[in-house]
Amino acid sequence: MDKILIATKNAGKAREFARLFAPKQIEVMTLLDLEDVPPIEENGQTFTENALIKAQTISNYLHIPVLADDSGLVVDALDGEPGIYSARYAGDHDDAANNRKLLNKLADVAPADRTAHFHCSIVVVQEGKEPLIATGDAYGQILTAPRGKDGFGYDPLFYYPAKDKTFAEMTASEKNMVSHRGLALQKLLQDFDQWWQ
Ligand SMILES: O=c1nc[nH]c2c1ncn2[C@H]1C[C@H](O)[C@@H](COP(=O)(O)OP(=O)(O)OP(=O)(O)O)O1
Ligand SMILES: [Mg+2]
Repeated sequence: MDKILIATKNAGKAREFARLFAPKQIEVMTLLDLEDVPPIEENGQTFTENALIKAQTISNYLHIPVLADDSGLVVDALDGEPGIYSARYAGDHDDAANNRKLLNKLADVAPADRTAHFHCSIVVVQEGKEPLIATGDAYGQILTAPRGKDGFGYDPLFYYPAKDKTFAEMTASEKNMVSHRGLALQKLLQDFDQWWQ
């Protein structure tokens, strides 16, 4: 196999997956490369349910194997918000508005209580097969102001203590080594070859 379709419209995820699959000589295509894409309703109750909805919607339409990622930021002081609603927390896919809302909600929360983690559920589906599912989590803290220019989404607010950097201050490969997405994909790939046969 030399190509995989990823059921995402998120250019940040697409870049990360392209880099993650490059060593395996697998080319990544996404919904950004397709003309007609059926609507995807992310109405699941969990990250994994939503990833399955995305992958199955596209796999049923194109009849090819499809990978999907559903991910988000889980903030302890906010009882797990924004969680599965991370992309539509303030404005629909408006990263700046989502980040502002997060900072406002945490305005009175002390640094020690600003713990959070990113979660990622990745699934691969193919008609006639049980889906392959893997998850990853990255633990850190929410800063009081953004730092760094790289990455996407909540990256500038997510401080990763072990590297003393926000995700937006890391290079793409540094982030992939420790991120929820990188970890989930590493796990998925351990079982992938056997599943694929
Ligand atoms: O590494 C990350 N660094 C920063 N932010 C992140 C990350 N990973 C997920 N996030 C945030 C972005 C978005 O607000 C939400 C994902 O929502 P999610 O529905 O999975 O993705 P999406 O709608 O952007 O694209 P799509 O559904 O087409 O894959 O969590
Ligand atoms: Mg989405």
